[in-house]
Amino acid sequence: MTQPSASPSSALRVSRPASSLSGKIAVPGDKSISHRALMFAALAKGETRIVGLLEGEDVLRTAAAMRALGAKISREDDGRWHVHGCGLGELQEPADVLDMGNSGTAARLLSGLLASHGIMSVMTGDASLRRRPMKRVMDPLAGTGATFLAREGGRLPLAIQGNAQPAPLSYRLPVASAQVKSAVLLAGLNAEGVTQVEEPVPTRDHTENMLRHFGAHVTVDETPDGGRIIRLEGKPRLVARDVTVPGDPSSAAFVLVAALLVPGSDVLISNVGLNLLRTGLFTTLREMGGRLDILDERTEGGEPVGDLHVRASSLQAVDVPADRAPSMIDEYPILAVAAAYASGISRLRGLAELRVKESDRLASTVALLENNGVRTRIDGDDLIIHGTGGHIPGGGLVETHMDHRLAMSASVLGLVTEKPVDIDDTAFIDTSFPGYFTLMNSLGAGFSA
Ligand SMILES: O=C(O)C1=C[C@@H](OP(=O)(O)O)[C@@H](O)[C@H](O)C1
Ligand SMILES: C=C(OP(=O)(O)O)C(=O)O
Repeated sequence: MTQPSASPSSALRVSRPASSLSGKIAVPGDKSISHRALMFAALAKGETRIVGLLEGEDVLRTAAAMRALGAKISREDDGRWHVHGCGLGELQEPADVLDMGNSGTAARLLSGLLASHGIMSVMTGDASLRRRPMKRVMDPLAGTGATFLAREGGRLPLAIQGNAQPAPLSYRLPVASAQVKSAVLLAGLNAEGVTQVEEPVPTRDHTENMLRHFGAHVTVDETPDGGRIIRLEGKPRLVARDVTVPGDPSSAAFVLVAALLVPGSDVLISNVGLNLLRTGLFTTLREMGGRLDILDERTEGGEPVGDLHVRASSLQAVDVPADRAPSMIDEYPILAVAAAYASGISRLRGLAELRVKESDRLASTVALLENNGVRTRIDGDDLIIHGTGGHIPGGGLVETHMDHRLAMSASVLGLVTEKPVDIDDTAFIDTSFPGYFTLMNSLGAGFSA
């Protein structure tokens, strides 16, 4: 497996396309669901077949890690993945360091499994992941009886001595994070008794849904203040189950915003996941006046999916409430591009979590816009963007800091600026959206590598 890295060949200059974007495409599989499918299949007894798995670098890291822990994982020529699980409590000690590349989800979720098995492991990642906080999972997971040794500030590399008889955890999330919630629930799988997580604001619930699909008993209760309490009965009999992965709404977001902004565009994105805890961007773009219709809404593999019909629209500024952030946490850089193109001043509220993503996304999104002539301001945890009414000067260089979402956002920005936009490194797009440029070019984007 090759790790994406900055190289002159991954730099890109983007200019306005010759024509509008049009056509029908499908985006790759959902990243969150793909990680979980591999992990849960590796814990189940029997053979799981996965259709539509995201074959991006992040998910390939999870596949490699689960193999190193004893699961048998193969890819068939038809694109299906087969996983022979080792069974809950049966993960084997890995012979070498587990390298999770660029993926926070892989590192955080895997920590829960490693802490709750009687094995010693060491996990690392690339320079971006080694900067990201792991204390947020180490703190609750210490309650299992596992021990952790990390670098200063709780950064990778991280050594974990897991506990073969982990204690069940009861934890209230201090930040809205599906990764922390999932790490605690995954540790609870191998613990006797009930593991409980309380989240003040609901976050994506793919772990809860898929654990049920594999046979675990999970309950979810709403709290009076709009939060949720999730309870998992430990030591379930996890049985292999086939999984169908829907298209990733977080990847669809880039195609969607490009089609809204490039004049005259008309695009259909088929088979996109519509889990309500992931669709905050769709709500927001509609509030801005975006012409976005959902067609043929259906349920596939236990998740709601549908086709998105998008037409170029005249967008107005928006005020996005902080409690919407978990349902669109990865979509702020691309929303910021839409807000820069729109008319009026937008305020995106409650973005503290953006500071601990692949890059400091609050700072890198501000730089993306400012370097291309858009006025912005950070007020506490809010981002304020002065929309240009369709006249973004451009002409700037975007530094992507090993962040795939920044690179894709910059590429969409370049489609609508007056002068071309230079992007220092697009290689990390492969972590979540392999084939991005080819797919966008099939709609008429005219990206030249
Ligand atoms: O659970 C998941 O699959 C994810 C949760 C989110 O992270 P946080 O839990 O840190 O908010 C999101 O940013 C990430 O891309 C995927
Ligand atoms: C934050 C992201 O992913 P992760 O935390 O898994 O690195 C993302 O994909 O935008």
